[in-house]
Amino acid sequence: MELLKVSNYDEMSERACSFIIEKINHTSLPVLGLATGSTPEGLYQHLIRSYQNDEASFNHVHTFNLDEYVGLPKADKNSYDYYMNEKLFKHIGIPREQTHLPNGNAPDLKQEASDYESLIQQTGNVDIQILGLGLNGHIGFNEPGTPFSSRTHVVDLDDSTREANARFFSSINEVPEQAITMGIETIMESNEIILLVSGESKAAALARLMDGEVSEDFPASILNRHPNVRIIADVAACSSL
Ligand SMILES: O=P(O)(O)OC[C@H]1O[C@](O)(CO)[C@@H](O)[C@@H]1O
Repeated sequence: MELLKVSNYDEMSERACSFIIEKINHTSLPVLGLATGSTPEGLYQHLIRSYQNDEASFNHVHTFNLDEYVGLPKADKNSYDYYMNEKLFKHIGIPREQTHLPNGNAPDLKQEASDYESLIQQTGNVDIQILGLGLNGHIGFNEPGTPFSSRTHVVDLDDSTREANARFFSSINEVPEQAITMGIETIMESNEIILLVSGESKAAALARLMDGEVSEDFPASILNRHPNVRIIADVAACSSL
């Protein structure tokens, strides 16, 4: 893993944007793995700016999001479908049929998870997977204890994750109890991973990741075994290293 220490959130976002633009400008059919949450919002703003400045086109790009809540209508402002459309897709001219998220409203969720996994496999490897880091070490919605061999699946969200995400909802009771997420093995098959980490609240999680011990109790620790991981972290997130 390569750690790129930057001064602040904006620099983290800008650096990540440059890596992505470089990739999509030099790949004929690039596949991006995308994340939600607060962390990648700045990256998406930079990507939009690059598109507006004619530095990048997204016509030929395919995307797969890591996860989606179960049971939120797509039009709900907390669904990840809504998030991606509002914060990125509708601003960059990407054909919407080339963007993919798991359907958290599918009648058969297990089947949906398996179909999503198959679609990723058919499209080919994800070229760059963007990840955020959960306070408990989750990546995607793979909570502590998830087998490293997992593929896209339905998960019961940890109370700590529901609490962390309650800030986006009117109360914790509104936060869904389940989600569909790419599995850890699915994520590990990406050619390249960029993990974004910002703020002091993530310092302990980043320190645990960097200490090198690989354990299913801390899902992100598996990244120590991936051959091509770049961590872009700001000074505050690096404060416990
Ligand atoms: O970026 P945040 O909001 O701190 O969240 C960390 C991670 O947790 C999630 O919100 C849940 O998967 C991810 O989308 C994100 O990468």
